Amino acid sequence: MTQKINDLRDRMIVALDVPTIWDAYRIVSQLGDAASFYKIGYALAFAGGLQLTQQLVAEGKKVFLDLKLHDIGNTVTEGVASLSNLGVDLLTVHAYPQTMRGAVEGRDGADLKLLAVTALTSYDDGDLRDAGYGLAVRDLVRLRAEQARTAGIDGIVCSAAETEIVRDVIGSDMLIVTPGIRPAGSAAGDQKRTLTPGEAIRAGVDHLVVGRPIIRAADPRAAAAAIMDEIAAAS
Ligand SMILES: O=C(O)c1cc(=O)[nH]c(=O)n1[C@@H]1O[C@H](COP(=O)(O)O)[C@@H](O)[C@H]1O
Repeated sequence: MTQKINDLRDRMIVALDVPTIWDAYRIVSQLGDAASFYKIGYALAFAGGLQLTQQLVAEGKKVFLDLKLHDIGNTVTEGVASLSNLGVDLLTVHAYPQTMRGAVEGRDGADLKLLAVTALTSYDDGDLRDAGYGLAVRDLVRLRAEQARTAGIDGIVCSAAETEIVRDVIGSDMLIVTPGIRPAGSAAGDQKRTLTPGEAIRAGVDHLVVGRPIIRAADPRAAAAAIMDEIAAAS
């Protein structure tokens, strides 16, 4: 198991992609000790999720605040500085060099790890072409991982399918965090670059992000426990 993570349960991050904090509370209480790490995205953050963040931290849960910040450097610096005292563990920014440098400046010694989102896992090469990029997914991910390392970012968000390329660039100290995780037989939905939990762990990722396969399961606790079993078997 990766040296950076002490508790095996912390390798699974549950995405609380629900519309209200009451829905979020229901899932957190259903999961109980089956999950130790939660991701709050901007839909929930805009609906009171920043307060929920503090409550989760107070209850001993780890929190990944996924706001995917992107703006001129100065605005990113000020945004990250405002978020630095929330007590969250992880925060996302888009992997543009100015944005990443601004984020590192805004973090200014706070105990907050910054993650750079390289190429969204719902994108394939054609989607990148549509967005005006001239690089294939793997090449863009490699370039952005290099730029993230240079900027002083702590970890990379990519598909687990790119783990080898990214690890080669960033070495073992930085984190690899991978959404687009789908247990065998579960619906991909809008995700295009997916791997199973076991495949992702064997590839060498640090944290998996899992949303719908848990939060939309008939029994979220059983779904989370099954994913944890797969993680444990592959670790
Ligand atoms: O930054 C992220 O967390 C993220 C990056 C990415 O490339 N792909 C991606 O799916 N995510 C997030 O990861 C979660 C995946 O959710 P599910 O597809 O439901 O498992 C969502 O909250 C996405 O916003």
